[in-house]
Amino acid sequence: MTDDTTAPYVAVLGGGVMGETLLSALLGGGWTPERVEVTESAAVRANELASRYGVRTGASNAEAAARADVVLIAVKPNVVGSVLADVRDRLRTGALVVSVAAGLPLSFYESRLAAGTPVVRVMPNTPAVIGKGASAIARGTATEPGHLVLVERILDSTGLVVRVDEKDLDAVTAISGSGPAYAFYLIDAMAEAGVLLGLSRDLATRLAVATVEGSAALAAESGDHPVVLRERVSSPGGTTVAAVRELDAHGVRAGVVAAAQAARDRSRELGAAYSS
Ligand SMILES: NC(=O)C1=CN([C@@H]2O[C@H](COP(=O)(O)OP(=O)(O)OC[C@H]3O[C@@H](n4cnc5c(N)ncnc54)[C@H](O)[C@@H]3O)[C@@H](O)[C@H]2O)C=CC1
Ligand SMILES: O=C(O)[C@@H]1CCC=N1
Repeated sequence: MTDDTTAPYVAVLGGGVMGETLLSALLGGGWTPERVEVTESAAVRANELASRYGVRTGASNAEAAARADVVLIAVKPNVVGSVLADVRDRLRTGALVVSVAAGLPLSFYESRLAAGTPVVRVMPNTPAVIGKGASAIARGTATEPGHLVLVERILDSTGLVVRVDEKDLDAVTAISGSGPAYAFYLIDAMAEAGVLLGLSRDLATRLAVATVEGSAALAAESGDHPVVLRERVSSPGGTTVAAVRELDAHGVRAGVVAAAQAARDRSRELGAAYSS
């Protein structure tokens, strides 16, 4: 928990899905609404965030950056360049720049900001909004250990936070950044299957959600290998081995691997496309 009066002032630039997630993480981690502001180019969305969280949302990127100890960039990768142009001459000496944008390398930021600006990349995910997220952070060339500690403090209420080298961030994006979508895809498919088998949609969805939630919790709490946990469900000659044989026959495992590779490749593409 952060002491309100000493909390660094944070400007979140971009109030979309991830900007709101980070905002709620900050407020959940002890920041008061007076120590956080959000810039958001869509006026309706800016007003929505202001009324929901009681934070200031009307300033320009440059104005917000000028009073911030931490500038947290949460716009789409194709907009990051223009946001950096907005803020580069307004950043306070020593201000930390943190970005959640997929793909864009630290060198993209460092080459566009004053020499020596500390930059940290974060790859969070949406379950952060309920404190069940998984985030990886990677440091830039001018960051001190204290900067990583500060980012960890900002992310404290979001769930798991791990430090990685930047070279691993495309893979992290493919597994935990995009990963919630794979889990929701599975939940949706299980619920749909339940409806096909005659359950009501409401019941099928509740069973699917509880099953995925419970399985993830069991894997986390037991520490057992997923294969061991799967074997424990699989009675000899029973229903589960019949089901898993179909998953294999339909290439579900290969599909997950291909999906992650595609996400990794897309992360690289985004970085290359907007770095030029
Ligand atoms: N959604 C997710 O699960 C994750 C997203 N990210 C990253 O977070 C970033 C934002 O993604 P989302 O929140 O999903 O997108 P989003 O489209 O929901 O949010 C972006 C927001 O930025 C606003 N915006 C656009 N131009 C602006 C400007 N010049 N100044 C201020 N605000 C501006 C938009 O109106 C929008 O509300 C991306 O770079 C993405 O790679 C990273 C991890 C997970
Ligand atoms: O889809 C995206 O590009 C972002 C990055 C990871 C999750 N969402």
